Amino acid sequence: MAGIEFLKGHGTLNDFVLLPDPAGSLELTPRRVAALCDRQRGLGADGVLRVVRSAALDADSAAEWFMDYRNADGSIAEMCGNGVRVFARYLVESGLEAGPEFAVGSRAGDRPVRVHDDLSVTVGMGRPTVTGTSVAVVDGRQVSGVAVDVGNPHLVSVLDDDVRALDLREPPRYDSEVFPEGVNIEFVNLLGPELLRMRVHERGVGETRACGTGTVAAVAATLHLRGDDSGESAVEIPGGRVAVTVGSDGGATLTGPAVFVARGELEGVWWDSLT
Ligand SMILES: N[C@@H](CCC[C@H](N)C(=O)O)C(=O)O
Repeated sequence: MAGIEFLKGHGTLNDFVLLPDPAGSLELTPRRVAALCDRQRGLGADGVLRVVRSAALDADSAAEWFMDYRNADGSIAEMCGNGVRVFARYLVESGLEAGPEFAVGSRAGDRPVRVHDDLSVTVGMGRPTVTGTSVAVVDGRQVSGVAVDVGNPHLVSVLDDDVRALDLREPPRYDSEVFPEGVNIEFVNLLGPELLRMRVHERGVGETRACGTGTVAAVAATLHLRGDDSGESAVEIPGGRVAVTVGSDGGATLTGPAVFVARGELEGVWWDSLT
């Protein structure tokens, strides 16, 4: 195969390889995704964002463009809040969308986006839903948490001690009866009424410097714990800061940066050697 166009970008240091593939002709196998995301064998990233027309995938979406998101281990996930900002900026800068407001298709549903003049992006994240409580074992101790569905599954644990000290090198253990498809786990400190600190261990990736859906889950969980239906909060993650709102209708928005760092061509011979 000839070389394959790629871009590398990140949203608050949650990094992605973008593969423009309007007609859906790339055979994006789990092995290829894992190799691309490997920081020694490939380009290195937390995930892959394939830019494909919804019609080419026969996706259940009214949006013209569909974010086909894959985790670094090759698994498929429903939604990526940091990825969708990078995806939206790409669509505008490449002229595929006129902007500044349009919708992006995802497996969690269509997501309205607005690309701002400063190139930050606001995404309508749907309605985060608290589905119950559960526990996780992390860094040698059991913690309790709030389960939140943001299109993908999350368990949010609010801790009194500083989350920056947690050892997340080992994946936290969780109840697979509650989360049969796996779960993203957020550890949160309340720094003020409208400020959270968060670290995350992502399903299919490991610890990442940020998780957009995770920040929405964290704000929804903390609002729930204090008995509020709506509110807003900044969330500090190792990769920066984002802003989350939950409106009176239950709908959430996420605002944060979208950054491109490189573009180029994957070697066709390398791609062909992986199936
Ligand atoms: N980093 C993402 C979430 C990516 C998907 C997640 N790992 C999952 O498997 O659900 C974000 O910014 O939301």
